[in-house]
Amino acid sequence: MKVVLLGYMASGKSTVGRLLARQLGLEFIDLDEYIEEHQKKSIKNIFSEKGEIFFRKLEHQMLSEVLDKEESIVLSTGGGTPCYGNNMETILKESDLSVYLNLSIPSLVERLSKEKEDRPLVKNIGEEELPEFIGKHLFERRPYYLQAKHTLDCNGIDAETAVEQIKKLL
Ligand SMILES: Nc1ncnc2c1ncn2[C@@H]1O[C@H](COP(=O)(O)OP(=O)(O)OP(=O)(O)O)[C@@H](O)[C@H]1O
Ligand SMILES: O=C(O)C1=C[C@@H](O)[C@@H](O)[C@H](O)C1
Ligand SMILES: [Mg+2]
Repeated sequence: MKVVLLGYMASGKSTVGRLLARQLGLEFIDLDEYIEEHQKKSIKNIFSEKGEIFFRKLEHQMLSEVLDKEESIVLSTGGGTPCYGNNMETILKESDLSVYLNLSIPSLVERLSKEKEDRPLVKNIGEEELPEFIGKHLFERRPYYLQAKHTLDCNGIDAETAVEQIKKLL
């Protein structure tokens, strides 16, 4: 059994994924953490020292590696994972369930304005520019996210409720 969570930065993939895996008794893999362990470096430092293209190639390679495993897993992807190369195709082919955690722009702005520091793509975006940046970025990315088998509306629900909803899809 392979469950894959996807969605924009700060939509809750890591939080919900960890909780879901614990409740299902499955191994949890967070693709960002997996990459950090492989490189022995934070995502922030990978971006600043090696650049985004290096990161995207590594992300592509690590995604295939993780989905190739025999074991049942819950995989939380990075915010950009489905949007590069044939990653979304791989996710659809290799997973039993894929869920897009959908959150409104205002909610994403609220969460990201508090947690920009470790997220290189938004780190240098000012408070005023954040809604416009996220709006445009989501416009580009949503077509990929929407290819997931299911879309879960995460507005106004806590992580525990999101987990309950995903369990119903299994
Ligand atoms: N359902 C929820 N309700 C309220 N806050 C939440 C919920 N899910 C997650 N959060 C909070 O939102 C923030 C971002 O969550 P998280 O790190 O899980 O997002 P992510 O999708 O993994 O982001 P990234 O793509 O950058 O890795 C955290 O502070 C987390 O505690
Ligand atoms: O949305 C993105 O492109 C990213 C999201 C994070 O999960 C990390 O994978 C990284 O910061 C890039
Ligand atoms: Mg995460």
